Amino acid sequence: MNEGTVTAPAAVRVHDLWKRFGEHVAVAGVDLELPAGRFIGLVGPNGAGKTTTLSMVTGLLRPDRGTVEVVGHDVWRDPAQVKARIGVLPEGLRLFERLSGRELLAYTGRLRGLPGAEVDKRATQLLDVLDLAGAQHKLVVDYSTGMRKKIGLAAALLHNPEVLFLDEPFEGVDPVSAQTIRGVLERYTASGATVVFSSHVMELVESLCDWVAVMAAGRIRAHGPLADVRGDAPTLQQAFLELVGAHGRTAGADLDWLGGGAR
Ligand SMILES: Nc1ncnc2c1ncn2[C@@H]1O[C@H](COP(=O)(O)OP(=O)(O)OP(=O)(O)O)[C@@H](O)[C@H]1O
Repeated sequence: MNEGTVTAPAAVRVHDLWKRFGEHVAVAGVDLELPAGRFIGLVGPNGAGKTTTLSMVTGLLRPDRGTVEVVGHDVWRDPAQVKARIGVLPEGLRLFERLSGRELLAYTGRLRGLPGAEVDKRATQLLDVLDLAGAQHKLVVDYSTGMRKKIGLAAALLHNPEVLFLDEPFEGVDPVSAQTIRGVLERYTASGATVVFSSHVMELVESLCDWVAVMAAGRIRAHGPLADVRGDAPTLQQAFLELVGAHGRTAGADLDWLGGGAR
């Protein structure tokens, strides 16, 4: 970088990140710099290594090699500093099922060191905005998939983190709840915070994100502002298919027995 160049501070810096499961290399030397204040999408096909990467970036899974810095702090040398500044909605979120939604937020807020009155105030507002006020006294075990995502999001936002990591936040969520979640996230990034979310739904990423990283087979294939990654392709989906080398693959061409009523 030239001296004197003014660049936005990075929210996340990943250098030479690797993770192997047995013989399988899930993450194969990822280098990534994610700018602060953006709505960032990490996209890639099933098994690309998105969840594994996000788990290492958020301190949930120890890398075999490489470094991760979040808002200037090393995730593995300085975990408390990082965890105070991030919110995480992991895939397959585990929640305390025998608490009500309201109790879950109260517990999370106290764990985060917030004063009780502040937790109450924020919980009330979040439950309201996320359309969960009517279900706040219901046990989490009785929540639907979409409600679980929303209470998980509320818990991840309660301490007003600088960076929010979401693994497939819209999976299994109905369109109305998705719109609600989207509104909350847009408002959050408009205030200067950073959202990093993973998805394999290109249309969603294209409509939400202003910055994307494309991952396939454990590597980053392209990253940058959405318009740059899309390039001349009409859609992100098209650009993505070309990047991961799936362009022109004839889906189902060999399944000549399928359909048509023949046995
Ligand atoms: N704990 C584990 N043990 C063994 N293999 C794993 C483990 N976690 C992930 N993998 C493998 O690592 C690869 C990357 O998985 P990962 O879940 O990171 O992909 P992903 O991009 O998030 O996929 P999806 O979009 O389907 O969730 C896959 O081949 C997966 O089978």
